Amino acid sequence: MKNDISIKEAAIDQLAELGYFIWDDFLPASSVKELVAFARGNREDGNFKKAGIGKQVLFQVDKSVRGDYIQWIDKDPGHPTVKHFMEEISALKDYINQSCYLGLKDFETHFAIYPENTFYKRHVDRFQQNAHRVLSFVLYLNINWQKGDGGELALYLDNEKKLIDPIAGRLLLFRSELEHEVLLAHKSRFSITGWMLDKDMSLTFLP
Ligand SMILES: O=C(O)CCC(=O)C(=O)O
Ligand SMILES: [Fe+2]
Repeated sequence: MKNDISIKEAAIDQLAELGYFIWDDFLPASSVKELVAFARGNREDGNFKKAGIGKQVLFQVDKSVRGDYIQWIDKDPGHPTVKHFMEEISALKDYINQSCYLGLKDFETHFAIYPENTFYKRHVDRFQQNAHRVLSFVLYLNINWQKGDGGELALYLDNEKKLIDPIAGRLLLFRSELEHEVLLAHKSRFSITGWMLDKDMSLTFLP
């Protein structure tokens, strides 16, 4: 990973100005391969669950809204590449915090697999039941992604619908109140999605 301060500075500027930032080659191809193999293995072992909407008592599964399967990642993952990714995200969170005073305290993250012919309808990540999500991030894990494979992320900006290709190694950061949508994936689509929070994870059930 290019752990370059100038990239982090660009991220801060763009997040403030445009609300999103694309960081290509956040992880090298070799790490992406390991993460995909790990996710595939866990999927085969039945460790992924159908994703829902809402939290706790308000949780519901609705395939007409989102079709992905997820596996939450532990704070201390055993897998070295997953651990490395978590450390890099944590360092990025601290860097953003120092420069932007967003009050980021913690993050939560999960693997996601969108099987062929699934999507996630237009939504925001920060809402009443999820009020502590400040920045959303997605690391894309689609090796050899081609136009036509689908699964682009559409970000609804003020004057533009920006399409982002979910290519391997790319990290997308965006403000969690921005509307976005995962377009229909024509091939299975892999990613790690997460949120930087303004509250300690163990306390997010509190208002
Ligand atoms: O995978 C993506 O591009 C975005 C996923 C997403 O919007 C979510 O999980 O809330
Ligand atoms: Fe989202």
